[in-house]
Amino acid sequence: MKRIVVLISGSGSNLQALLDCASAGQLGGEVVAVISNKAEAYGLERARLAGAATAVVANGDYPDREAFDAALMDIIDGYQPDLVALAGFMRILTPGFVRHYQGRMLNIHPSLLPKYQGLHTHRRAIEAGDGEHGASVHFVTEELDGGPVILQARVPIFEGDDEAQVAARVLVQEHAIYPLVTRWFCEGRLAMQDGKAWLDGHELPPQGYAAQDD
Ligand SMILES: Nc1nc2c(c(=O)[nH]1)N[C@@H](CN(C=O)c1ccc(C(=O)N[C@@H](CCC(=O)O)C(=O)O)cc1)CN2
Ligand SMILES: NCC(=O)N[C@@H]1O[C@H](COP(=O)([O-])[O-])[C@@H](O)[C@H]1O
Repeated sequence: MKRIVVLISGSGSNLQALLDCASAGQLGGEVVAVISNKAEAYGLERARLAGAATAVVANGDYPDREAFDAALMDIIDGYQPDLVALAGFMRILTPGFVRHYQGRMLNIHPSLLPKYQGLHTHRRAIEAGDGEHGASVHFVTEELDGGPVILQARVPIFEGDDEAQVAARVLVQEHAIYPLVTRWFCEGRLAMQDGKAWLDGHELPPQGYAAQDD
């Protein structure tokens, strides 16, 4: 059974999707620990209810990014993870941290990468007048939200949508694609090599696979 450590900063609904998939025996791994940089993150309660270990490593307790990342790495490695899953984790990670976990660290990002790397993706898509938006699961690299994309899911943006409506529509898709990609990794089907994502020995296209509607 693969060991998964999940990093969060907030509500943890993507964490919950992973936990639910694991408890149904469908993830191919177990969430052994959930670590947050925010003590008030509700995702920590979700973890406790699911029986996972929890820890808080608050970035405000450290003088700089490197010290925070070193402390975070130390806690993570104590759980001996096969996979580190960022799930609404809101800190930019240093090159040293990323190199340590490269190839075994995933992120769920609320946009159709490479569009809208960074924050406030839904607002930016609405303001740009985009007709569609979505979510991407990618390997984490030093380049912020620039790692090879594995799987994307698309949603429409309707006239008059506000940020909350778009975010909710995207979140539904996030909860579907993140457990799927995590399972692919736990099953040994997914790898990162030469800066590309590979599934079942095949190089994925730049924007990964497109999730199909039900
Ligand atoms: N080196 C990398 N670090 C992180 C990546 C990555 O691909 N490479 N993915 C992000 C996740 N993320 C979007 O998906 C993201 C998280 C945080 C930020 C950001 O600007 N954070 C600010 C603080 C913001 C806040 O506290 O609200 C910061 O760290 O100064 C952008 C994108 C995770 N890290
Ligand atoms: N750049 C990172 C980022 O914006 N991540 C986004 O934060 C939300 C976390 O929700 P959750 O805590 O309920 O999973 C999710 O929409 C996730 O894609």
